Parts: sequence; C-alpha cells; structure tokens
Amino acid sequence: MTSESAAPVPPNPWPSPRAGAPVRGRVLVPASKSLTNRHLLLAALADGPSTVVNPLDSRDSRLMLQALRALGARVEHIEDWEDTGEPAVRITPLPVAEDGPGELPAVSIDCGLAGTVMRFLPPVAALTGRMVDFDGDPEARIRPMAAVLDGLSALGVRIEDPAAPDGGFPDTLPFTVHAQGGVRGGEIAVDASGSSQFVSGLLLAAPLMPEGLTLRHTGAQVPSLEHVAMTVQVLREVGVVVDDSVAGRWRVSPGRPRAFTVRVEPDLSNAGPFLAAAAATGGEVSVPGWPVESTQIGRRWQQLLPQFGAEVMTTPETTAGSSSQTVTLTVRGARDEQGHPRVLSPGTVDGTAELTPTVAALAALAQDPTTFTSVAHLRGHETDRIAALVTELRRLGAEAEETQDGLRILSPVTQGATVRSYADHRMATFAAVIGLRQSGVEIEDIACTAKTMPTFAQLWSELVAQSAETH
Ligand SMILES: O=C(O)C1=C[C@@H](OP(=O)(O)O)[C@@H](O)[C@H](O)C1
Ligand SMILES: C=C(OP(=O)(O)O)C(=O)O
Repeated sequence: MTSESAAPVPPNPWPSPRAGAPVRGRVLVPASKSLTNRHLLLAALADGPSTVVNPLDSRDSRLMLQALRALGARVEHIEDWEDTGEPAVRITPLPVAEDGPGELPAVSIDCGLAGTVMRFLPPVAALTGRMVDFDGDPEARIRPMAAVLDGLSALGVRIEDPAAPDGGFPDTLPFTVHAQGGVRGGEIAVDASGSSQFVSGLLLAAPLMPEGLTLRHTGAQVPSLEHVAMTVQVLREVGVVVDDSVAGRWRVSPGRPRAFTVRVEPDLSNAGPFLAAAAATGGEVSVPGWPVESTQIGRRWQQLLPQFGAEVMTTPETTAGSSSQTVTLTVRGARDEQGHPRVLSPGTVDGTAELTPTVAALAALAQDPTTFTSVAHLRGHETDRIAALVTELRRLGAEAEETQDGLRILSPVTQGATVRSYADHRMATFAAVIGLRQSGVEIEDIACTAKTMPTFAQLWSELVAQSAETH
C-alpha cells in the first residue's frame, strides 16, 4: 500500500456542528470525481498530451493519477493554467501494446476504495500488455468486480487470483491482469446490474481495441444509467464513435481519442449535503458554477429537493460577450408558520443511487415515512449503504428498516450519537446533515470525506459558523 492510500484516522470523533440558525451562504464546490477520473483516464489513452483544468484533488483522483503514472503516463501539475488562476494536470499518454513497446515490467495499482479506479483501470491495464497487480483497502476487497473481470476474460485477457495462482478466478480484489499482446476487442455480454461502472470501465478502454467493442448487458436494470451516459458523452467529446441507440447495448468503434483540453464541472453529488443544509434548516445556500447541462446524477437535486419542501432557483451567470454555460443554483428551505424549519417527505424516492445517503438524511428529518426503491446495488458501494444507513439511523433514534431493494425510514431522528462512517464519505456527510438539526451528533472518521472532498469538514464548519454569526 502506498502513502497516498493511507487515509489518516483521527483519534476522536468529529463534533458535527449544529446550526443555531438557518444555514445561509455560498459554497464553491470542488470538481466532479466522476468527470475528473474519466478525463484523466482518456487523456492517458489519447493521441497526444491533454490538459484537464480544474481537476478534483482528492484521494480517488490521486489514486487514478498514481495508477496512470505506474502504467507509464507522464503527469505534470500546473498551478496556474494560462493565467486563469486555476490548476490543471497535463497528461502525456501511456504506452499500449499495440504501439509495440515490447514487454514492460510488471506494476502494482492501489485502488484504495475508489470504484472508478478498480473498475476503470483493469481494461486499461490489459491494453498495455503488462502484468498488472490490483489491490486496495480492506473495504474494497468486498466490492463486486466479476462483470469487468469476466468481460476481460471473454476478450482473451488472463485474470488471476494471486491467492490461488493455479486456476482460481477472482471476483473481487486482489487480482492480476495480463494480456501480453493487448486486447483486440470484439463482442461481449456482461451482467452490469451490480454497478454501472462495469459498463463504463469497458467502454472507456474500447476505442484502443483494434476491433472496437460491442457490449451487451444481460441482467436486470443497470443502476445509475446517468453514469453510463456520462461515459458515452466524454468519449464522444474526444471524437470516439459510440452507438448507444439500442437499450442495454453499446458499440464503441476503434479510433484513438483526440488529445483535448477540458475544464471539469463542480461535483453536483458533493454539492448535495450543502444544498440539503438549506432544506434541513429553512436556510438558503447557493452553489455558483452549476452547469446548465450536465450528465452528472447530481443535477437531479433540482427535482429532488422540491420534493422535500425546498425551493430551487437558478440565476444566470454572465460572462463578457457570451451566454454562460453555468448558473448559480440556490436552494431555500421551507419553514412553518412559527418560522421553524420544515422538511416534507415525498413518500417514495426511486433510484437515487449515490445521492441516497444525503436524501436519507433529509428523510430522517421529516415527520412522515420515506421509502427508497431501486437502490439494491448500494450494498456494493464503499460499504453496504443500505445496512449502514439503517444501523446509523436507529443509533440516532429513528425507526428504519431494510427492504428488498432499498430501505424505509419510518420516523425521524430523536437523539445524538457517534455515527460510524464505515470509511464511506457519504455516510460521514449524511451524519453531518442530520447534525445540523440534532444536537450531540459526532462523526467517526470525518477524514474519510477526503475520498472525494478533502475540504468537506472545513467548508461545512465555515458555512455553519458564518450562518450563526449573521443571524
Ligand atoms: O462511474 C462513476 O463515476 C460512478 C458510478 C456510480 O457507480 P454505481 O453504478 O456502482 O452506483 C456511482 O455510484 C459512483 O459514485 C461513481
Ligand atoms: C459509490 C461511490 O463511489 P465509487 O466511485 O467508489 O464507486 C460514491 O462516491 O458514492
């Protein structure tokens, strides 16, 4: 394990700030994890050096960069890109077997707990022709991997379980990937009902397969289809031809991605807890730089938050001489006649994917029950989020139960507690939203938010403190 994967664990739980007044403020949300790691990966496969402006700097993106470097990409950090004041990363592509670099030395990749590293990089590793060992955090060793590994195996890639070198086929980390001459591509069928990342990972590497790739999904519904749409869009943006005209089937034509420069959007999923803070406390929170169009699942906050009683407004952002692609999004929480914050329940929310922990925090502040459906795959996230949410909600005095495809929150939180994070950033931020209203909430291992947002605790404390001062 490398130093970059060793997330520091604080000795004491973090006292989550309680909002003594409606939370008000403006939050500059760091860049999207999902977009950053896709752009970095595509830059490493492009036909020349590429620049990713305003990339996320977090544990998951560092692990991605470290892995691409290990596979032979050159990574340069630029502090102030073209006098914009924004940082950037310039990537010179890695060598792939098709280019004939010969047999390169074996390398190891630390996936940490990052789904985008463990699911997206095995196909890239196969393209390089190297022997590549993959491993990650203890929590990562139970995240499902079979669909990606089966798919690669069907394409002729050798996959080995290092613990069973004589024929054991792994379905979780650790594993070794080796495709001596690279991957020619072709047609495969995989069951991606456990994670959209199984599809995304195979599609992202597909343009470098001489025959391209046709991927057919065989199981029940692919979860968080927005993330597959994001993959298709970033591929098309760099000139890759993708046919997604048939539901559950994707065809990527061969053709190296063009070198590119891209600026990364803010992380709309990570904007969630801050926007939820307004909804939870009857306050008002704005996020500037909100993309008018986005493939991010977090764009759904605009529809989700009104279901919990909040108002969502957008204000155009003007740029000199042209119409802007971004707006400022403002969420205003509801209050009752006495001026107390009021969170409503929509009754049922469906397919909330990675937004679920934040939505659950709001649901746990509402008087009426909320049922979460079509989120069974959350059991394969950073932790089993269904079990974790129910356990922690009960610890906070709420009534909650697991269901076959999600969970049900039957009554609101009533007491403070030290909430366990399970190394899961979204469990930590779930507890922070509840802590705004419920006194005595402490969060174990707030440092796990560094997975996608190292500045979370600081931005959160500042927002709450500033609200108390101004009101
Ligand atoms: O491709 C991506 O960037 C992601 C896909 C989703 O995975 P699942 O389909 O496993 O939920 C999402 O939850 C994860 O946070 C990021
Ligand atoms: C599921 C998530 O992460 P990962 O990319 O590790 O799958 C998440 O961020 O909610």
